[in-house]
Amino acid sequence: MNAPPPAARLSLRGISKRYPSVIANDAIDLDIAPGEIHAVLGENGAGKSTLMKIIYGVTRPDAGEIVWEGRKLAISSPSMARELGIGMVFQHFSLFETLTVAENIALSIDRPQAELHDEIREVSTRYGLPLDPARLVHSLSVGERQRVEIVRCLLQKPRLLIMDEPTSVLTPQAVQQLFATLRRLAGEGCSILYISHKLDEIRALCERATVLRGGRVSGEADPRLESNDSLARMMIGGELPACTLNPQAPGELRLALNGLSLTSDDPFGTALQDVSLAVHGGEIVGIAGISGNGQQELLAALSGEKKLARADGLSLRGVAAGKLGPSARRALGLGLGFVPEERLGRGAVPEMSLADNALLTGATRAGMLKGPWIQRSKVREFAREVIARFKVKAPDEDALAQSLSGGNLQKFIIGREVMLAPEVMVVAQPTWGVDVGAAMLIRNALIDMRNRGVAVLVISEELDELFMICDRIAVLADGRLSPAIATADASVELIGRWMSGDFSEKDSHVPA
Ligand SMILES: Nc1ncnc2c1ncn2[C@@H]1O[C@H](COP(=O)(O)OP(=O)(O)OP(=O)(O)O)[C@@H](O)[C@H]1O
Repeated sequence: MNAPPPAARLSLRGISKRYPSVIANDAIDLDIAPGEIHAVLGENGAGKSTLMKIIYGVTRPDAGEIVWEGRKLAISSPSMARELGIGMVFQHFSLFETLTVAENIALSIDRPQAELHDEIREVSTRYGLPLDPARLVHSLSVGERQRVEIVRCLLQKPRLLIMDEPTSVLTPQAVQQLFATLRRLAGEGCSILYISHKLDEIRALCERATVLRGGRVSGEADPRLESNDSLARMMIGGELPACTLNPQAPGELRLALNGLSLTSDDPFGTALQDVSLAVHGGEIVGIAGISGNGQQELLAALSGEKKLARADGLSLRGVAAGKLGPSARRALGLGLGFVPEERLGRGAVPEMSLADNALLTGATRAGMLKGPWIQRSKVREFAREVIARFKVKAPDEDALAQSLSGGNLQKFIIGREVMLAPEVMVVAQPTWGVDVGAAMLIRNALIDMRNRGVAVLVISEELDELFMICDRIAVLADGRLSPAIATADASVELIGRWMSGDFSEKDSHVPA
């Protein structure tokens, strides 16, 4: 006799949620069985986070039914969700830097510290997520911080774990480790809802996928039987745009780092050692490498947030700019466009409208000022153009930044810098958090800038991306920069070896 199919752990029926300008979820049905790893995918703004927040009790649906383990109920708060056995790991961590791992976990789990220490050790070892409960959070890498969040969930023995883009900040090794943990959890019967824009990962990890488009379910699939292209088609309802980099001769030197050495302000940061690099107009140079190898320090030096000991450590269009801060660089009109890694907080102010956010970095350019006066109409027009060109899903330029979905705000911030038409553009992790279609749009915008003669420097952890858009690639490993070689001469294997810090190979035929 065949065993009956397992009853759904969670069933959603007709879940709807309307915001003033958009129906974020429109009659969504979704079932997830015990032990199932289920992907939720869709374009930026398709309604994924809204749906997860409804399941976790952060947001109340306007209509629809939630059936949890056979019981129809309303999940009115995250604490109720946790009591039911639902855990959620958010994209943005909510840990206190000055507290230890155990103290942070104790904030949401009511248990004596000593007991908690033992339990954290036990659970983290069992699931292959090693953690020292006594470590202060500020000394942890991003991957370790995420472990804290996961272990915090695991201590509550969840029967459904929701993960919202968990791998955007993880190294490839950490991703493999996370997947092993998730498979093990699923093997023990825990259901997992997994949101990601990384189609390869979805195909490797998940056995079912629900695709959302414009707030509705547009399809279901077994991602293991699909290709990246077919999944992308289900998401965007058409073909994925391609991008091509036609060869062109580089122009004049625009950005130069000359033997830059720099200590880190962060006690756990990485000092830069003798970094030299030249970026010319009309080329895209990529810096590969895993975050934590000096990327933050390099970005701080490029933006002017960290001033250099020597003015000529960094030059922009021939001007020694190492001792200038960000506003001095702007005032001198050095033509630097800059997109930081931490876009929320540094790149945009959530409580302000998109128009006001455009004004933040655009004030002195794009004709937004007339003498000391802000030209409101110009600001709004500029913000409208960014929204249109970068297909930002927002009702209009008055929308508050915080009302946008994560990926749409990313598109707006990158679009704003691109449209300010800089002569040198530095962008970190250009496609973090954006969907596959938007990623191609952003890559094409960067290629378009390069074709128009802009010097573009891209810092990215995604090798595929760098191979797609860069004329030359260098690797930042442990604070040292490899030579920048022509992408045509680079291979994934070589770049991988360079990431370990050994730049000896192939050095000989590479121009200094
Ligand atoms: N608090 C809010 N106020 C107004 N609109 C909102 C709010 N939260 C979400 N929305 C809107 O609901 C829609 C769905 O957003 P949601 O965050 O669920 O998308 P998503 O699929 O998770 O996108 P992403 O991949 O970019 O994270 C978007 O159009 C968004 O602007």
